[in-house]
This record gives sequence, C-alpha cells and structure tokens, in this order.
Amino acid sequence: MRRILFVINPISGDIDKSDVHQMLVQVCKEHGREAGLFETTGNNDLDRLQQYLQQHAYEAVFAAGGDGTVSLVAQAVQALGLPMGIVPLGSGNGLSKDLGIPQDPAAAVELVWAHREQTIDTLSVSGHFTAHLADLGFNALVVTRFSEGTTRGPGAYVRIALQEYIGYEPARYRIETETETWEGEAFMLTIANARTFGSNVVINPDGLLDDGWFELCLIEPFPAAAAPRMLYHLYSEGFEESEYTRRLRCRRARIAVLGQDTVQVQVDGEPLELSTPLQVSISPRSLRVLVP
Ligand SMILES: Nc1ncnc2c1ncn2[C@@H]1O[C@H](COP(=O)(O)OP(=O)(O)OP(=O)(O)O)[C@@H](O)[C@H]1O
Repeated sequence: MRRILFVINPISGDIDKSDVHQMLVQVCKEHGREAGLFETTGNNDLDRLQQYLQQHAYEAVFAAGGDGTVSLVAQAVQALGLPMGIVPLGSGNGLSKDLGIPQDPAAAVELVWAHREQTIDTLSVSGHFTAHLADLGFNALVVTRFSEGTTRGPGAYVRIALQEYIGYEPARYRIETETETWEGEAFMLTIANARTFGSNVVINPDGLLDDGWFELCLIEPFPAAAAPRMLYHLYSEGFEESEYTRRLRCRRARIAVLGQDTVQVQVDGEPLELSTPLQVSISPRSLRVLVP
C-alpha cells in the first residue's frame, strides 16, 4: 500500500483540523507512503469522490471525520473493492470504536503501515447504505434535531436528547423477518450491523460485523422511573438484562410503522425521511476495512 487518499471532513466533531492535513502528509512521508487529500463539501460528495477515485490510482482510502464521512468513504470504496481505514475525527466515531481503531488520530494513522484487513457485512435500509447502525424512533429524532442545529459535538447531542425525551410519543411497529413477526410499540428500534453507538451505548452486545446477520434491537416504552436503570444497562453491555428490550436476529426484514407513510430514520449518523414499510437486507462480507 503506497498511495493513500485521506477524505477529510473539515467540520466534523467541531474539531479544528488545520494541523491534521500536515500531520497526515508528514507521517505518510516518514513511512514511505504518498498521501492524497480530498476535502468534503457537504454537497454531492459521493459522486465527486467516486469520480476522483476513478481518475486517480489509490490503494486505500481513509475517512478522516465522523460516522457520516466513514459511510461516504465506505460506499465509494466498496464499489471499487478498495480497503477503507478510519482516522476518527467526529463527534461519536461509532464504527471505528466497533473495529477497535484507536480514538487518538495520531495512533489511528499508524494503520497506514501497520494493520490487518477484515471484510465486514454492510446493510441496505430501503436502498440506503449502512455499515454501522440505523435506527427509527427516539434516537433518529435526536439525530435529526442535531443536524438542524448549529452546534456539533457530544454536548449538543445530550442537550437535545433531554429536551426531546419530555413528551416523546413512541410509534407502533410491525416487523416481519424471514423467521418471525413482531408487532408492538417501541421507544426506539435499531437496525444493527455493529455493536456500539458513538456515544458508547452498547445496543447489540454480541453483534458481529462479519457474521452475515444483522439484529433488530428494540427498546419498548418504559416508565420515566426506569430510565436511569435503562441507561445503566445500555452503558454496561446489559441490553438483554432489561425487561423492556428484545432483539430479533435476521438476514432480511420488512418494517412497517403503523399509521405512518413516512418515517424519520438515522442511517450511519445521517437523518433521512423514508417511505414505510422499510426493506432491510444484508450484503455479507462486502467491505474491506483496515484494523489494528
Ligand atoms: N465542508 C463541509 N461543510 C459543511 N458540511 C459538511 C462538509 N463536509 C461534510 N459535511 C457534512 O458533514 C456531515 C457528516 O459529518 P460526520 O458524520 O463526518 O461528523 P460528525 O457528525 O461530527 O460526527 P459523528 O457522525 O461521528 O457524530 C454530513 O452531513 C456532510 O454532508
């Protein structure tokens, strides 16, 4: 691996990246690698990146940003069969944590010369690419409000979550997988390829990124008095221990939101409004990633 492209999101995670460009070029040079830089604009980035990669011969592409940047790079490299690395520089950096990638950018960049390769599953949520997690319900609402605001970073996310929790009305879902049907109300419903949100909430404790399965992780409505215990379970890998949670493991699913033609969905950190029912499917071992 000699020629490496870094895709940098200048606004992710509210992190000043003025030194990042130079650091990436410098460490690559020290290790006999050539670094290219591609900045995202927030506009038509996937098309631009795909075109750029077709015109330039890179051997690996690193996403230097948050989950949205990782998802963008993953889609571009998947089509070309190139491996993807991650330098975590977002607010949450969920997929990088699941892959065991160091959260310190200076340590993560070592993957350029010291790594092994893993090939992970990816999902399609009604045609939208997902490598990490997608969800409906409470978190999708918070991610949407977050994206509409002007402040980024974890503090802004927590403030919005507290505001939205008061008065939140859970929707009713009907889920059909290849083996079972479930219908009921849910506070949130996560479509999980991975285990952990960027916030360190473990939504899918024994989920594997490369087992050919995904999980539907449901948190059913719970009384306000149960919220602290629920948070404790979520931060301590105890998802299965709560009486308000359940998981369905599957290879494909149809998710209807009763009484709604469209639903707000968070897909790899990006808010989308999609038509219901959603159709979810898996592409087993379809994305090459560089891990420690
Ligand atoms: N130059 C830019 N100006 C404005 N927005 C941008 C720019 N480049 C990318 N974006 C937007 O940034 C978002 C992706 O951000 P990303 O997920 O990388 O970081 P984050 O939201 O801070 O971190 P995380 O997803 O880990 O919480 C996308 O919505 C994308 O359109």
